[in-house]
Amino acid sequence: MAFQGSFLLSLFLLLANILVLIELSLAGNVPSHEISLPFNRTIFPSEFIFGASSSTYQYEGAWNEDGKGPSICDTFTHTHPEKILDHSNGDVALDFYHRYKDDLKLAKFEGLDAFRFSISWTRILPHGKLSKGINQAGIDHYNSLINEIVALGIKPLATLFHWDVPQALEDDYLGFLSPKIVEDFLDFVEICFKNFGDRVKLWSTVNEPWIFSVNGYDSGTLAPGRCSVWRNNNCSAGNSATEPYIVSHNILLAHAAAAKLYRQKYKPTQKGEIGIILVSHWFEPFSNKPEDIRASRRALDFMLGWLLHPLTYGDYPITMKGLVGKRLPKFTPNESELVKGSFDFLGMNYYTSNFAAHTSSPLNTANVSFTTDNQVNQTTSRNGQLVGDPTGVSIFFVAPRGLYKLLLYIKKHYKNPKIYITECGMGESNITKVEEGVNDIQRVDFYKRHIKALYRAFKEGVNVHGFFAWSFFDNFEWGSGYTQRFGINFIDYKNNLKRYPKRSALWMKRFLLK
Ligand SMILES: N=C(CCCS[C@@H]1CC(=O)N(Cc2ccccc2)C1=O)N[C@@H]1O[C@H](CO[C@@H]2OC[C@@H](O)[C@H](O)[C@H]2O)[C@@H](O)[C@H](O)[C@H]1O
Repeated sequence: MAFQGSFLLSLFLLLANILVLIELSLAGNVPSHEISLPFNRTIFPSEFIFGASSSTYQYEGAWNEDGKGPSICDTFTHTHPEKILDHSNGDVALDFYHRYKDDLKLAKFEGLDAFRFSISWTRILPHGKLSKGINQAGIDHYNSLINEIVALGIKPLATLFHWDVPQALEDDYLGFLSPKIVEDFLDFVEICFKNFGDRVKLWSTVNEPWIFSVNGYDSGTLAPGRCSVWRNNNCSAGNSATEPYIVSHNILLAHAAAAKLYRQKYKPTQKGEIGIILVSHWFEPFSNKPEDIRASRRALDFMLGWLLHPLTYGDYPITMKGLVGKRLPKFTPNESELVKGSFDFLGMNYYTSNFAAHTSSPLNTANVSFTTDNQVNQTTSRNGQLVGDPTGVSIFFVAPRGLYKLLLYIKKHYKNPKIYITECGMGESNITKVEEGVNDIQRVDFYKRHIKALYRAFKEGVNVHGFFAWSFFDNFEWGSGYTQRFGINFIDYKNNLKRYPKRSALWMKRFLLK
């Protein structure tokens, strides 16, 4: 019986391993000989870090507590509730400002190596400017947060700007529309380097300039909500044809100045790394027609290259210069040198892929905007075939192969920079019941498939060093408010913001066992 038992057990284990091997090779498009069994973190180098990401406005709440000044996110949600699907805001959000100690214990329980958060500019400088005074309570808060993270043996990754411009600077000189912001941003980041740099060794200056510039200044769907009148998006002012380019240009200058300050004055003693976080879809040509193949490359130039080309080569992509013309700001020789190479690592956020087909710019030259400049029609289906499995967020489809191809593309065209995947995740919509929300089977599949795709890129020489889920918790999802859930942990908005691990968090915990 014992023999028979052990024989059956061995047979079962053999079959189980074969099944896992088949699943791995099919789901992640990874040749089976490349994946060692079992599929867990040990297939990556031991220094590879796995984490989860958050941001101040989407998590903290306490929007006006302890001396914090208003940001444009506060103003935008208070004055334009109609631009948020459920008319909500981040006044309370997840109350992370008060609950972070217990929340970080959950992160530790779930085995995270690192935790990404952002620092509120107006908690530190309520009026945006150093000359208007430092709020010590803000410094105290982030010292306490960072101490909790480090005490738990978790690495902090701090983002300095996740779209929350001080309202006072928006009032004074229209925020990132003015180069004046570079000096004020420098004052803010230096306070952070000085006070937190002994424990924070991973700094990202800006989260997703693309989203902030396009949604804030072309469509007007994100703070500060500027756009052209013809956009009919209830914008009080703006120019969708010029302002996105001015804002991204000033963001690059502010980022580069901050990187230079850190590298010259703080890095020698603090030994940390500074980077910037970009987002991009992967774009597949809609057809094999040369014009669509060129369109897929243009789409990447307008979403990734807009930022990464100056960061790598000191100037905008040639395709953008040709199509945008005089509306695209120019780098002076000094600015070009300042921006080129101004990062120790690149944070890459990946959510989905699109198909790209050529389309000519609108003949009506009055309705020119960033979005039409690239002459690309982006779709999520081609001849009836979806770009990936649908999710609860209508514009996002599960497309792990796109992550793999995007990383190979960056390796080939942008000098194989050191990369952390700083956001990757999927959302569901309109889930309110806890028992439904925690049973996130598709998110488990999403993370398995994307981590396998990441592994394949890593095995092919992509210089990737970490992976952060978006997001640790369900949170305030900008224009979608609290109707979309991206967390690996559930928030019960109807019961005192109670936290519940989802299946995906428990899968992550198992995957991260060393
Ligand atoms: N999603 C992105 C960029 C994806 C660009 S794809 C597409 C383009 C676009 O304008 N939007 C809407 C949007 C608007 C604002 C923020 C993010 C996304 C897209 O989702 N960024 C990260 O995504 C996370 C998830 O964003 C959600 O994506 C789906 C949207 O429906 C939802 O409003 C947004 O919060 C954010 O919470 C993080 O703060 C942000 O760093």
